[in-house]
Amino acid sequence: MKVLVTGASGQLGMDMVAVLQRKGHDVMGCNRQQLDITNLEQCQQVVGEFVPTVIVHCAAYTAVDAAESDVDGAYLVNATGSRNMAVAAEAVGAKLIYISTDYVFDGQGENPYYEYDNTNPQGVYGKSKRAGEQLTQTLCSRYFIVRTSWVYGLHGNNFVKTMLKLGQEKPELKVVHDQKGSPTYTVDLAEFVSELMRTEKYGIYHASNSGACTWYEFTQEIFSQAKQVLQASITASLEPCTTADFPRPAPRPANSVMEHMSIRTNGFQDIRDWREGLTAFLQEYKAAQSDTK
Ligand SMILES: NC(=O)C1=CN([C@@H]2O[C@H](COP(=O)(O)OP(=O)(O)OC[C@H]3O[C@@H](n4cnc5c(N)ncnc54)[C@H](O)[C@@H]3O)[C@@H](O)[C@H]2O)C=CC1
Repeated sequence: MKVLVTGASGQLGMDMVAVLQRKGHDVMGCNRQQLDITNLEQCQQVVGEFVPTVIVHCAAYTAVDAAESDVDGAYLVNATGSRNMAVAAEAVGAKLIYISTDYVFDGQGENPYYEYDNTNPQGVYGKSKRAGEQLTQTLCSRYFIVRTSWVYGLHGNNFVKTMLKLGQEKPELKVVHDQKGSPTYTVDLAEFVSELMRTEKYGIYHASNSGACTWYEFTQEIFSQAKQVLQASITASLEPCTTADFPRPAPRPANSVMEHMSIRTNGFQDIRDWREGLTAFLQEYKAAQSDTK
């Protein structure tokens, strides 16, 4: 298949391109210089020339805290930019996979969120991503909305890499224990997207690694696996703390666990448990470290 990936130099975009290429697809990965999604004419031109069967739209304004004081900037990329991709996709009849977020929910509920539950984003980032979802749904007939959460991979900065570093440097670490969600390994998400895009099973999907934990529990597991897989010398002792201990400009959902109902009801294999995803990531991380030595 001919697949165009936006945001191809981002954390998810890089692994999306790699996984799709490995599966034999003809992939055009576009970074911001090659395709600025806020420029409608450029979107139409690039998509019109390549004529992809599928567009995997990973580009986004992802600076959650900065978005609170840069409302226009966040909406320009996440809403208007996504509108542009939807218009360009529709013009060539391409399927559009819009990568979205758990931040479309307020996180106040006790239970995991279903795909068709009411959204209620609290911060600018979540609101702008929800606007991107709505524009995608309105303007593109062949759409998949894929909401994911707590993403990490080999490329770029993320929670796992930060904890690996701090765990080996600090004597003690406080980590939030009152926010729960599902960590997601980029490669596992890309594998799922590669299955989804072959089908015409359009709609909204929640796609993270299976299972859930708090950030504190996630860190416990990172440290435990890092000792085994990386033979890392973890010096930090861990202490649970609350969200209130680390005030941030943007609100975080306390519960961002999502049901994978669409995955189940459409006959897809569920994405493996988050602990198994973490092991696979650490093995990839270890291999990448020994390559650079
Ligand atoms: N990182 C996370 O924990 C989560 C991410 N997501 C979503 O996953 C997707 C991928 O996120 P990441 O790879 O983690 O983020 P990232 O910040 O690493 O990558 C986003 C990419 O978009 C590009 N971009 C920004 N403005 C652009 C523009 N005007 N034109 C073209 N490209 C532009 C950036 O250059 C960057 O390479 C995003 O849609 C994000 O909202 C959803 C839930 C959690």
